[in-house]
Amino acid sequence: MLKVGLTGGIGSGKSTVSQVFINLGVPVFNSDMVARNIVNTNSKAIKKIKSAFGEHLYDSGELDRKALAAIVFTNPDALEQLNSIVHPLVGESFNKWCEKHASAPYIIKEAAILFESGAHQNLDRIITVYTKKEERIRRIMARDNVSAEDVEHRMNNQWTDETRNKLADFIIINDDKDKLLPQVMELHEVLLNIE
Ligand SMILES: CC(C)(COP(=O)(O)OP(=O)(O)OC[C@H]1O[C@@H](n2cnc3c(N)ncnc32)[C@H](O)[C@@H]1O)[C@@H](O)C(=O)NCCC(=O)NCCS
Ligand SMILES: Nc1ncnc2c1ncn2[C@@H]1O[C@H](COP(=O)(O)OP(=O)(O)OP(=O)(O)O)[C@@H](O)[C@H]1O
Repeated sequence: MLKVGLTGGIGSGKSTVSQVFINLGVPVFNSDMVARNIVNTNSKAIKKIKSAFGEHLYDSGELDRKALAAIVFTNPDALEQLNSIVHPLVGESFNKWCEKHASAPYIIKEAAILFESGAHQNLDRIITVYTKKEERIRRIMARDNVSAEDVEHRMNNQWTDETRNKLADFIIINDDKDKLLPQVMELHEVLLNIE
């Protein structure tokens, strides 16, 4: 089974592109969603997060994501520590998920930080979604009601578009929603025909 990575910086349109693949019947593993589940349900992860960043983060019974984001996205060491707690568990979950979808012609793993985390090494092809930085900031400010500074802090912890575009096998340009469908359809045919 061919394993394809789908990446792109914050707000590039990964989830929007994933939805098109899902509509085409392709199984998509959403790393952000799985990570979100892990930090609220995996007792080992919760214990480590509490001990690294403070018990108070779980005062409401669920992780205070805003408070943890404020800590890690302005402190690379703290982010590395969080990544080292969450990423191995996301990797395990992905491997199990792949077994369930072994009969699919190909599957997609969607992750914002596919290259940064090294996860691309276990994948056969990588797609990156490219949207200009200024436009990504505008989209996330509108979607999440956050400041440009908040978005930039996350961008500072991600590789640049230039690097992602250089390393990827395929680039989807997402400057116009109407142009996404034809690009994804074309790529779908290519991926179905890879031996
Ligand atoms: C710090 C947390 C709690 C903040 O939660 P929040 O709801 O605000 O953001 P969310 O998880 O929805 O992520 C939104 C976007 O932020 C960026 N982002 C998230 N985690 C990271 C990271 N470790 N490094 C760089 N960018 C990141 C991505 O572009 C992502 O799409 C959360 O992002 C987290 O637990 N991150 C660590 C786990 C991780 O790396 N998840 C992402 C893929 S596995
Ligand atoms: N071509 C487009 N034109 C206008 N808005 C778009 C376009 N593509 C995506 N959007 C919007 O931009 C926002 C970000 O898109 P999306 O959630 O797909 O990005 P993402 O890369 O998955 O983001 P994140 O990194 O935060 O998970 C969404 O509100 C989405 O509806």
